[in-house]
Amino acid sequence: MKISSADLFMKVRERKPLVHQITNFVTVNDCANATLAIGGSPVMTSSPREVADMVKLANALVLNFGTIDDKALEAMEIAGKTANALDIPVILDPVGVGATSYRTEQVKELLSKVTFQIIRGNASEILSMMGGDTVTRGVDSGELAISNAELAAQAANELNSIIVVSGAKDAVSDGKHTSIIDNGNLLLTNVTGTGCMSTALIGAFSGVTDDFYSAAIAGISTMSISGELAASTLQKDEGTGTFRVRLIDAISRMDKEIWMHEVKLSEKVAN
Ligand SMILES: Nc1ncnc2c1ncn2[C@@H]1O[C@H](COP(=O)(O)OP(=O)(O)O)[C@@H](O)[C@H]1O
Ligand SMILES: Cc1ncsc1CCOP(=O)(O)O
Ligand SMILES: [Mg+2]
Repeated sequence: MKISSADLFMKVRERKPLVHQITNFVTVNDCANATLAIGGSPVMTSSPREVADMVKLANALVLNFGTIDDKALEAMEIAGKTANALDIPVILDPVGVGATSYRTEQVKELLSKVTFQIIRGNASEILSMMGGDTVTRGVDSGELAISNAELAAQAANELNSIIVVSGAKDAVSDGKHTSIIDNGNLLLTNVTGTGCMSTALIGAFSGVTDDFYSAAIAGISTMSISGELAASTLQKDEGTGTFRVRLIDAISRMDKEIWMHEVKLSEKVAN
C-alpha cells in the first residue's frame, strides 16, 4: 500500500490530471499552485451555468465549503451529479462545518445528492458531519476526546466514503482499514489553506487512479511531509510568510524517493 501511493507521484506528473475545483475565495490561489506543484492542472470555476461542461473535461472534482453561498452550492450540486454520472471522482472539503447551522445543514443536503469518493476535513468538521457535538471554531478544529483514527473509521462507515481526518496525526480510513500518517509541523496550522491544499492534492492523485485509498494517503502525506521539509529550511529571521512559499517549493520537489524516505506511515490495519 505504501508502494501504491509512492507510484502516484510519477503518474500525476506524466498525466497532468485536470482538477476542477469549486472552492473558497480565501485560498483559491494556493490550491491552484499546490495542484500545479504536484503536477496536476487546476481549473477553478463555479458558475452554475458552466460547471457541468467543465467537469466533463476533468479527471477529478474538488468541492470546498470555505466560503459557500447559495450560488456556489447550486454549482456544487450540478458539478457533483455530473461527475457522479461520468465516474469522475468527487472529493469534499467540509471547511467550517459545525461552526454554523447553515454549513452543517447544507453539507447534509449535498451528501444526499452527490456521492463523494473521499472526504477530507479536520477532526471537528468530520465529527460535525456525523451529527456529533460541534467544536468547530470558524475553520479550525477544537479538541476532541476521540482519536483521529477512530473518528475516521466511524465516519467512513457512516458516510460511506473514504475519510481523511487531518491533524497532529493524519488518519485515512475506508471503514474496514485505517492508516495513520505521523508527519507534519505546527507551522502548517499558522498558514491559511494548508487543509484546502491537501484536499486539492488528494484531488490530483484521485485523477490518475481508482485506488482512492492510496490517493488519499498520497495527498495528505504530501502536505504533512512538505510542511516538515519547508520548516527545516527556515532561517532565524524567517517566519510564516517564507514558510508558505517553501511549502509550495517542497510540494513541487516531492517524488517517490523523497516520499519513501520521509513518510511515517502505519501500514493499513484492519479495524
Ligand atoms: N498539531 C499539528 N502538528 C503538525 N501538523 C499538523 C497539526 N495540525 C495539523 N497539521 C497538518 O496541517 C495540515 C492541514 O491540516 P489541518 O490543519 O487539520 O486542516 P485544516 O486547515 O483544514 O483545519 C495537514 O498536513 C496536517 O497534518
Ligand atoms: C480562513 C478561511 N475562511 C473561510 S475559508 C478559509 C480558509 C480555510 O483554509 P484551511 O481550512 O485550509 O485552513
Ligand atoms: Mg480546512
